[in-house]
Amino acid sequence: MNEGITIEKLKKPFITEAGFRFNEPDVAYKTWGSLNKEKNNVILICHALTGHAAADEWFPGIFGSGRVCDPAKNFILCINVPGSPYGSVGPWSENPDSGRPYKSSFPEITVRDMVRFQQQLLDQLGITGIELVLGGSLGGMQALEFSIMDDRIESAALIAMGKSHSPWAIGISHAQRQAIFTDPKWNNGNYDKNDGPAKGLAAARMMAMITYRTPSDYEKKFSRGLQGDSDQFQVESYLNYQGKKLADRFDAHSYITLTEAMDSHDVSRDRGSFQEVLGQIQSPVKVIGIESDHLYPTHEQKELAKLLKNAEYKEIKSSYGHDAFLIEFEQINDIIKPFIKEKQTLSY
Ligand SMILES: N[C@@H](CCO)C(=O)O
Repeated sequence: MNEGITIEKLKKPFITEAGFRFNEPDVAYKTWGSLNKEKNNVILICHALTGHAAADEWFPGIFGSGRVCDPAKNFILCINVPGSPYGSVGPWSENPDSGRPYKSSFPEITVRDMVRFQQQLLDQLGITGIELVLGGSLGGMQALEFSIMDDRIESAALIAMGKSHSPWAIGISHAQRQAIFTDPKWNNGNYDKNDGPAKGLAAARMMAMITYRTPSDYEKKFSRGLQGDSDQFQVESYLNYQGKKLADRFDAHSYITLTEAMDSHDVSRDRGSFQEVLGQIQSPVKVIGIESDHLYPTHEQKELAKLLKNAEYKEIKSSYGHDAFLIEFEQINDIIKPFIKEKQTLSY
């Protein structure tokens, strides 16, 4: 995962919406291709909850010749969000005031903070234009906020999310956070980095994995089959495996910070009505739903596309559910690629 990742400091202080100040925080990012002279051939990929800057690892099918992200044509960039455990400033970064990790004192981060953090790096790199910003789930929320907050954005592809985080999605996040808090090793956030609430984090991931998939996907994969010679259902073994896998690579503080950031998502907050806010976006947008998504059902993307002035709704046909944005690459390319061409025809 660390291969090709750059970690540098933001040269200006990063101040969150709530007023917390980070002086020169670390920012981790990865790039592919070359920046043109005008510094405007940029495709910006925004990552989801447990993602990281190495987008070629979790979005592999959209990279390459003839695909959305062709490094021979574009300068492609993915920036790790603050609060994540993957290189940008996060709960385990050193608090310069105490010389110790922030842990529970790491501040609230909103989706808008994630955008402003990335804007500071884009400014530092001298980026003048962003041909396309795209992302799924939390990545889509950032891409939508980018379309509102950054006039460098020329087009956007928003996958599997909506205009705000629904009570359904907030409820699911809340239940997951409770699983972490209930693990005695959470200890009010005072745990050692290598001895955290792994069981709580794994349980949170298991709940999440159910919302990322569908009954028919599980039926097809596992049926009521038992795991080997054991009396455990295959689906139980699968969820145990997925839970442990996340607990081994992620962190409970980050999980809480980033799920709360997702809950903050509401483009109308302190701005006016959804109609007013979304009606102001001039750039063309593809809003992409997944027909089997139970977490962010397609009515959310259809509604978003209607509220935007210059948007088209497209649907990924898949039985995988929400995680189809990490699986159905051919359809994602088919939907977004012609859009890039249309846009290029318009701009050049
Ligand atoms: N599966 C994705 C979250 C889906 O929104 C992740 O682990 O980041």
